[in-house]
Amino acid sequence: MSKIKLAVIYYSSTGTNYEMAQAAVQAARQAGAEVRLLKIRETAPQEAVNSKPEWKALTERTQNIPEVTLADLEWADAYLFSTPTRYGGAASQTRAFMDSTGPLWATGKLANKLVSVMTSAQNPNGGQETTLQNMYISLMHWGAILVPPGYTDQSIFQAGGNPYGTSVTATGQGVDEASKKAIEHQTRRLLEVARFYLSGRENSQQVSAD
Ligand SMILES: Cc1cc2nc3c(=O)[nH]c(=O)nc-3n(C[C@H](O)[C@H](O)[C@H](O)COP(=O)(O)O)c2cc1C
Repeated sequence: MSKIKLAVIYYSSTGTNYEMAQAAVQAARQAGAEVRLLKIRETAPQEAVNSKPEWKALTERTQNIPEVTLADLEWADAYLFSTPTRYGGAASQTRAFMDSTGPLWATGKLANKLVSVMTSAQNPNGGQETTLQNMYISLMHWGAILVPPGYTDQSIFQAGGNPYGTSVTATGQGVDEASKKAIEHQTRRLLEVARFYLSGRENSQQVSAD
């Protein structure tokens, strides 16, 4: 079977989700996947970005990371999203990207992708679960195959126990080690389920061609 193609797609303004995405990329490459790290386009005005030093610095630091396109979504077998929680939902930049996928959705090209979602929020109970659930609802409209972590590994309990997806408490001090372990598990699980699905699909296509 060929390598699983994984798109790790994130939005971040102060670095938490960028770091979460990087941890996922590393785990996915170690697991043998072909990986693209992709950022969601900034929609905030430049004055807003410049007004917050961490935001401006991250924009500069990540300027070479490609912005996600519809072609990336078509290319990948699996997507891992990472988005900040804002007022209990995904950041508007993430929502704007989701809203731009209509042309691909209309041609059925978003169906049967394997998908998992992560988030961060300032507070331990700041709306992470609603963000993840809202993202999964939109992804169901794509016909995605949802791969939440559930309670499939000890690392999930140690990182706060959210079965919908890794949820980091954004402290401004970086992503804690327990969350990194949960991200690694979530990534490996997504790839494992993708492999089950894609090899089964390949086999059934082979049988029907025989
Ligand atoms: C407009 C706005 C709304 C936010 N709403 C919430 C919230 O409802 N709950 C919470 O815990 N944190 C909230 N936060 C904090 C963000 O979740 C936090 O900045 C984010 O997780 C950091 O991710 P990043 O470093 O990748 O940008 C909000 C931040 C902003 C700017």
